[in-house]
Amino acid sequence: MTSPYILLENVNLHYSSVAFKERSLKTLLGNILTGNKKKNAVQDVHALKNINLEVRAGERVGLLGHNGAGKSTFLKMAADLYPISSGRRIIKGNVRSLFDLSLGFEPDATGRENIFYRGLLLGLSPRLLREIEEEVVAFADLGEFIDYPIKTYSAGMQVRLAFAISTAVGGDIMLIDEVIGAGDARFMVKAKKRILDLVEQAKILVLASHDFSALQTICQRGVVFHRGEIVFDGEITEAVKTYKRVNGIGA
Ligand SMILES: Nc1ncnc2c1ncn2[C@@H]1O[C@H](COP(=O)(O)OP(=O)(O)OP(=O)(O)O)[C@@H](O)[C@H]1O
Repeated sequence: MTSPYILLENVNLHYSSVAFKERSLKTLLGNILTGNKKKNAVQDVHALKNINLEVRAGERVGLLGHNGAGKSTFLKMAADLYPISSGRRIIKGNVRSLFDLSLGFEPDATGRENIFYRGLLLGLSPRLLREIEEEVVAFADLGEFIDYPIKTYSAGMQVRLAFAISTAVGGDIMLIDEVIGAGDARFMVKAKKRILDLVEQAKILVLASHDFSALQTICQRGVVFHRGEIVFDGEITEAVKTYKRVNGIGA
């Protein structure tokens, strides 16, 4: 088996304006009433600009950048969720990503049924899902609610279940976007430990975060994004310094 790696050459990614232009009836009526005939000037968003990056087995890479710099887009592109507009993207290895935990629940189905739905979305086989089911149920620790429909859950309970499923199986390449945030204090401690275990097992980690001390503890390499471009790629402490300089933050 070849070692996992990520190779990106001159990658560009645009979000098409067709997908997010305002098309509501209210706006249309508003335009008619106010006589506003101005064409909607919304442009495509050029979210990743000429990205060149190579990540090899054994590397733990932190992504830094201001809000909207392109970190999440980069991770979703690397997970093959978004098509690229141009360039070359080669990803070798089994990718596991931890992004938006709130996505993909079926509200009328029970927690237990949702373990299967989400697991299948994550690419896990029904057989593997049956093997990990009890462990996921135990980690989520929802008591009898596991057999109730998701629509009866609080936000925190949904996060616990989503997290338990999404982190049940690791991969060669882990792509993580600052995930934890909800859940009570006891769950957070468990969740952090579980993420660190996954990171330990992964051969490549790419982690986007605004928490510099976590980045400096976990990663050796740092990549700084600024307005969709990579402006620094090197040692993590240097990356933090560059981020602060580029964004006018005092040391
Ligand atoms: N679904 C989308 N449709 C259109 N534009 C988007 C979409 N998602 C992100 N963008 C735009 O792409 C750019 C990069 O956003 P992205 O979410 O990748 O930033 P980020 O670095 O992850 O920010 P944050 O630190 O706030 O999470 C921004 O200009 C943002 O407005």
